[in-house]
Amino acid sequence: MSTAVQDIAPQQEADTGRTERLFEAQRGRALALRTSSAADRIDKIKRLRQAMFDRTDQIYAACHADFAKPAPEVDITEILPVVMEANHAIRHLKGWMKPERKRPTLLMFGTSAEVRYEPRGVCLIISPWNYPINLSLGPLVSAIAAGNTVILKPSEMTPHCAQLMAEIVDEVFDENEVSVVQGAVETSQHLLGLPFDHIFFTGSPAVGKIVMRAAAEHLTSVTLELGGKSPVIVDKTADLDKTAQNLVWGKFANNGQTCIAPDYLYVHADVSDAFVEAMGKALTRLYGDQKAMASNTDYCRIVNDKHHGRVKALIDDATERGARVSTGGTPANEDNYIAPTILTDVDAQSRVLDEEIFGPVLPIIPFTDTDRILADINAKPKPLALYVFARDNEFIDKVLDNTSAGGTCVNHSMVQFLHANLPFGGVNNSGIGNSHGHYGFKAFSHERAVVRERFSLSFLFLPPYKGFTKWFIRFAVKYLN
Ligand SMILES: NC(=O)c1ccc[n+]([C@@H]2O[C@H](COP(=O)([O-])OP(=O)(O)OC[C@H]3O[C@@H](n4cnc5c(N)ncnc54)[C@H](O)[C@@H]3O)[C@@H](O)[C@H]2O)c1
Repeated sequence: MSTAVQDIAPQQEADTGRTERLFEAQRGRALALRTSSAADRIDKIKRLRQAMFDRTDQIYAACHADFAKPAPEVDITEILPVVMEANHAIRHLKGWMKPERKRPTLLMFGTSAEVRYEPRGVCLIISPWNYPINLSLGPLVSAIAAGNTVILKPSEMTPHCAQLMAEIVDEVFDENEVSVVQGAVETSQHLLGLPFDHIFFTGSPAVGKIVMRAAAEHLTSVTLELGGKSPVIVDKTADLDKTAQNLVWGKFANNGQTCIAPDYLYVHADVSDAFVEAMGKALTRLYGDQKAMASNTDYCRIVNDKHHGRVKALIDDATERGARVSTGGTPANEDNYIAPTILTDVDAQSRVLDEEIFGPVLPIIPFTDTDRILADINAKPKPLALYVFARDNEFIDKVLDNTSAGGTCVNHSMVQFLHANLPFGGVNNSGIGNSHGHYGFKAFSHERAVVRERFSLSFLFLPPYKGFTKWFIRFAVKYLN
């Protein structure tokens, strides 16, 4: 076994010949896997889970080498979600795989019917850098549970994690069943040219569109787990200290580089000063004072120079337009550090209110008119997450009834990702389709409708269309449906 901490050279593009050979070999294997048993699939998932346990230290090291992610955060947000996904599938797979019997409608009287969950075939998983292990191996569990073969293309921006996953997959699977293909945009585009049976993509809406266009060429089905700007609404009835604590964790874990991170926040004007103060206190409680934060190993880093520069430019743009830095706002030149930053008095034209922030910056906007902020939210593309903090249930219902989002947490943030019985996915610009648990299994399965003829009345519809037949067809149109 190699160690994950050694320096890894910038990602090379994959050998296209090898990729095509793998794809062809997986096609053959996918046919054989159509009848694989639950026990077979569970065995593979258990081996993957065990490999993660065996290499936990290497996972910590790889995540640290890629973006200084603290080990406990790796446990909660990289390892735990995959282990949960695996355990949930192991527990429920037999039930999920069972054909679902369907009662006949009146018209279909005399038939029996079922939905069979068949593997889609050869699947492509393309993953992002921000939760490199979780968002690669989590969908992989669902794909295996559903009986598919998989080519996994991790992000080139977290090369230590990509290399480690290649080693894990190589150790656990036959490459004709699951393999990792490493590379950057060119590799991804080459893979997208192949006629996969399903593509599961996690990344930005911009690249999601490229993936969907490529999939259209082969009419390949897609699951798109995308991003965008996830709003937060804090009502005047909210418990401000608890709200601040939950938001500081949701916003600044992983350095704000989370698809469902709170992106911008509306707080009722009556409590806005008290809330900003509560946020400052919660930050100090979780990460120490401004000086301590910079060396606090519980606080992760921006993934690379390019993104560091991008987030810094967002802060600069906002402050040049008059925003006040309530806390933070101090990007360091080295180490890709940016202190947790809270901005107030933000001009509506600021880039920070337009682009997905994907970093440790939270603009806070006071409001008095709920209808106005709901209209503002609805004027933007539908978000992946929307968070509402309030004690007033009528307020909460008003927000839920009058907005759309992939998912919502009431009085918390981010934890919707950890609920194995809920679908995880976006809506329109923030995604298409779902992942996690049973929903993940279904994303990687084709729901095949099967009707078996027994003694149906369909012979009564046959021509010649006269007399009783004509009368019966009219009768069926009116009453047998
Ligand atoms: N919905 C979710 O579950 C979820 C989870 C994490 C991140 N995200 C989103 O992902 C984005 C951040 O991740 P990212 O920067 O790695 O995303 P990205 O879209 O830049 O890259 C994702 C993957 O696509 C590949 N890729 C990049 N450009 C490509 C191109 N032109 N053609 C083909 N493939 C290409 C990359 O190599 C990478 O593997 C954010 O928008 C975030 O909200 C969504």
